[in-house]
Amino acid sequence: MSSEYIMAIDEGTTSTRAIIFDQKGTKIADAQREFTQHFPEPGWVEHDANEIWNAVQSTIASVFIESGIKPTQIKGIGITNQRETTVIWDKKTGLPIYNAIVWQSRQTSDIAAKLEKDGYGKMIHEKTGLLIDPYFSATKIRWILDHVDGAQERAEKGDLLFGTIDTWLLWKLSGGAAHVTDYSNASRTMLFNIHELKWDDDILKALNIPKAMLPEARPNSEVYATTKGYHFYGSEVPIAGMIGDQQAALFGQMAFEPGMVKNTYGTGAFIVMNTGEKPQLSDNNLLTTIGYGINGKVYYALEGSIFVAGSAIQWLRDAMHLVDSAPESEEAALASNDDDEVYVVPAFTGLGAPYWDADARGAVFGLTRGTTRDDFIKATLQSLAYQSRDVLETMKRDTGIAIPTLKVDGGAANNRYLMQFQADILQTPVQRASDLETTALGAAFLAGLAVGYWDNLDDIKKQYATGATFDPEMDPKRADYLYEGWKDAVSATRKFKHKVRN
Ligand SMILES: Nc1ncnc2c1ncn2[C@@H]1O[C@H](COP(=O)(O)OP(=O)(O)O)[C@@H](O)[C@H]1O
Ligand SMILES: O=P(O)(O)OC[C@H](O)CO
Repeated sequence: MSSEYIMAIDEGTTSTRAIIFDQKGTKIADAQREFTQHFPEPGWVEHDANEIWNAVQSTIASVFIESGIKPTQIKGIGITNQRETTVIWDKKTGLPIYNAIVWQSRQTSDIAAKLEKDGYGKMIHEKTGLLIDPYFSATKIRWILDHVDGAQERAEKGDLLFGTIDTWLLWKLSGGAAHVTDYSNASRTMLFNIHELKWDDDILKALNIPKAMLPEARPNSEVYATTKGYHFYGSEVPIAGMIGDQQAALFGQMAFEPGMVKNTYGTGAFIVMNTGEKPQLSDNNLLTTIGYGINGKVYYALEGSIFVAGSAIQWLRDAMHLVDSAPESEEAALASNDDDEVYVVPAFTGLGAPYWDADARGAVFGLTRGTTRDDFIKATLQSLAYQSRDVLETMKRDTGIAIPTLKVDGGAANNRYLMQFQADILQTPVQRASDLETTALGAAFLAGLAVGYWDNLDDIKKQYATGATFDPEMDPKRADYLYEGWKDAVSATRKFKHKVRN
């Protein structure tokens, strides 16, 4: 057994994990911890950044204790994270000045709407590859600076620091030595010029965000700092990879060639296509983003972001009490006798790609006196597959590239009913990764490449192993018929703007 390892810290929207991999890319040990979701007002989602940091420390301690592996055996650490989520903290005390505003949160819709109204849409799209939306960090920074007394002034003086979760964890792990982000996370702030690879002065000015609070943006595979303090029991382990979780999954799925696509079904679902070394702007409301920067090159990607995927299953569990656990949804869907005519549109925090409708809210269609719990659960699972077809159809239209196979991963990809329905509704084979921790593996690969644990991409390509493949079994006409029903449901959902109209 190898005695040297790489650790990945995968800080997701609902839980954080510490995973140790060996040189074959095999998971040797892992520890996971959930943390609190705060919903202070309808449509708002916040996290306590200190609770996240505590959860990260506790998973690191657990993974060492449970595996018996020592910190000195860890050659490098890769961080991967829920993107866009925004933390602002005091440089001296290290304390956040407000909760982290989570990517899903809609509390900054007014700021986004004003930017749009003031005519910044085209400029922001051209420079950042993004569409103006409360999803990205920029409006969240503005909101915190507006709502915490004296924050603007302190930020201007350089007393406050901004970071996405990668930056926050790096700063904490390095004992405050490094205030750095990576290109993939920077490209989700709506403040980063993805062509010039630098913070954009025009956008900073439009939002009155002081440059002094921004981290330095760097490529994805290099030593940013070493661990300091008790987290690694005094060992100075290099933190050598950082990457947003969706780009990490692209890398972990080894989608290195242009045209390769993956879908990760986590809290949200994110479909990402590698488009190579030139950024390609979308005409159809997809996002252009930085995939990863390595060996002096930057690879771009097109992305369709679906805001609610696995979190709809959590909603079935925690709010509707229809299941006791997420996996139970599979049995329920298989037990449903409904003719697939109930539709759940889980627009709990608006709709992402390709609609970008921040004001939409969830709806259910097609209920009859005979509709059962099982039917309702099945329709909720199906909504993940329908939303993915929305994005993949858009991606095909945008790029002209046919997608022969969809590579999938993420927690909800465990659900065999969902994977089969996805293959059916797309009429495309769905290929599941052999280990669904692809996101963590992507971050581990980037860290391992930086410290010479792996030599090059060919070295890591050898580790690739696919899991199950789901081939379409549904008649194509039926798939189209059901999908038409979904489109009707989305269109009706978007007409219902009761709260907004009042
Ligand atoms: N068997 C399952 N069927 C459906 N959904 C599932 C299943 N297992 C996990 N999930 C969903 O997947 C999500 C967790 O996936 P994960 O990749 O860990 O997400 P994240 O990185 O966003 O925290 C949860 O929202 C959960 O409801
Ligand atoms: O926590 P996940 O895996 O759903 O990913 C969140 C995304 O990074 C948000 O853009």
